[in-house]
Amino acid sequence: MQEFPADARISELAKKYKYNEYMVARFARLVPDLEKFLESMEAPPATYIRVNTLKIAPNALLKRLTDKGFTLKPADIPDCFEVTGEPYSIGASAEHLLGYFYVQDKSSMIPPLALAPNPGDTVIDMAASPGGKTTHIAQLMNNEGLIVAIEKEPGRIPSLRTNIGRCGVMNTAIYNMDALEADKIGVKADKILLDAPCTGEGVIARDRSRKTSREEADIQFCSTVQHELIDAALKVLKPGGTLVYSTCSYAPEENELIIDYAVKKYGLKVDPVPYGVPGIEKFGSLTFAPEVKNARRMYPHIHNTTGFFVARLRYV
Ligand SMILES: C[S@@+](CC[C@H](N)C(=O)[O-])C[C@H]1O[C@@H](n2cnc3c(N)ncnc32)[C@H](O)[C@@H]1O
Repeated sequence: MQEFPADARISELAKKYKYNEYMVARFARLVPDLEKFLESMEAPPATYIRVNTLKIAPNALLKRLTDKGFTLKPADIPDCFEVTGEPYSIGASAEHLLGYFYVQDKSSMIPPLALAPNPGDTVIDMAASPGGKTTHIAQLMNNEGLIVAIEKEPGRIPSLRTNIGRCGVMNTAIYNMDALEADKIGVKADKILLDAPCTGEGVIARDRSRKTSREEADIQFCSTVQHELIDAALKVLKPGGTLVYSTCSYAPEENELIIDYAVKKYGLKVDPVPYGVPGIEKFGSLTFAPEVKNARRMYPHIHNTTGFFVARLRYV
């Protein structure tokens, strides 16, 4: 866990935007244009929807929602619209209930796109609930092949099940278990998504309590679990397979350090992802393998979405 001193400017910004000082001191060393970044998180994040192409074509959904008074703007990724005006909450529309779309951050749609599953693949989603990415993967697979969706928390299984049902997903088996034991299922995967549990710094704009509710020790705790989940994933990934790792955290200990570990321990290759800005190469005393910069970061003030990290790894 890298710690940095807070100088007068950091203390002033932490006070102004009501953050724990350590967070701002760390952001100052990794985020471009710090004050714009902090300012951007004072406004609610943009709302995006992903069209569920298992049920409806994008133009047909656009017409239905526009007829009801919603205004939508195509986003710069497939099957995604930004909601720019809503007469009432779009999540309360009949189209949402019918599973025609999923309300989801744009950044959260990048990991399934980076995974690029094929219809006949076997995919393991190691941390699945509430199912935003599971349902996206199912639509990219045209409801074919097999998705093993693992979720550890019993209390988070109902929302996963509801979203899978609402979206008409038919190719997914839910396992309420610890993904650290994924090898006990007896399935080897062509592709794995590890959307890891993390400190969630990237969603501060939606949940302001995260400015002060997380301690430095939480980053260390998450980083340890994330290392263990990478080991668990490598036990069930077929040779030649693809592992996409993602978090909604900015902390390099939860991101580049994990990819660096996967590269050095397992010889995984890091493919470039065509979204976001490159992963960082250095953080305090940490220096990462050169290919780690092929991972991508997303920032609210640059990409108009919540903060995210994604890396596409190949098991050669
Ligand atoms: C970042 S959220 C996943 C979000 C989900 N991928 C989506 O797109 O909707 C992480 C999830 O992992 C679950 N989780 C945490 N540790 C786990 C473990 N060891 N095995 C399986 N699931 C775990 C958490 O309960 C949480 O639901």
